[in-house]
Amino acid sequence: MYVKICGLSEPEHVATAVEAGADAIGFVLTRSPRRVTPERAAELAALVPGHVLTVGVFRGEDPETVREAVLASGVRGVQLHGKHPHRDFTALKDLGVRLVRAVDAQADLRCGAYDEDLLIVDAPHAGSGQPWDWAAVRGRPSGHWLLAGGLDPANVGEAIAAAGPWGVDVSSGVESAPGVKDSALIEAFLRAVGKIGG
Ligand SMILES: O=C(O)c1ccccc1N[C@@H]1O[C@H](COP(=O)(O)O)[C@@H](O)[C@H]1O
Repeated sequence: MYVKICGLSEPEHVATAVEAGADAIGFVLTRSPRRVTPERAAELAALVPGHVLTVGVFRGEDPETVREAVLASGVRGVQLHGKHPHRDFTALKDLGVRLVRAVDAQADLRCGAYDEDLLIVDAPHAGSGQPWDWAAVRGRPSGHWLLAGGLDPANVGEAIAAAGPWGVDVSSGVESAPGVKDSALIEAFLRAVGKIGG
């Protein structure tokens, strides 16, 4: 199970996620309680070993704005959330980063349909922490796709059983308050998906 922990802003939580086995770490570079500057993302990304993918999260920005933030932060992946057209992905191809398309269940759920490397199927309101009908997408997405939206250490097992994803993505469910990550919850989430024993 591939696991992305999103919305990190403190070195302590980056270290916890890496040590506990996260495959990808997200830095929110768009409007959000979790927003960090590209410069802060660069400081945090420098703490992440090469086998863990660093991802910048965007929603609605034009490709030039995304490009500048990627170059300033050094993230190795770009997550475009919401209704970005295919041409936005095409415009970023030459950056050589992993492209991640994050959409709700109403969208085209074929991974690669927009030339992306990874698909995230999320709740209608991204980053809200609200669970949704995960079972509704069972069997629909194809390829490498992550389930997101309202996951937490207590429900992620049920969510995986319901939707059958290739991986999972979490933000609110590993926080003690909006935008405040909690190391114990990050570890609990990674334990719940089998990344750490015990
Ligand atoms: O986390 C945010 O604040 C955010 C803002 C804008 C776009 C995407 C955002 N997060 C993404 O939302 C899901 C996780 O949601 P949840 O909080 O676990 O319910 C994940 O894909 C994040 O990358």
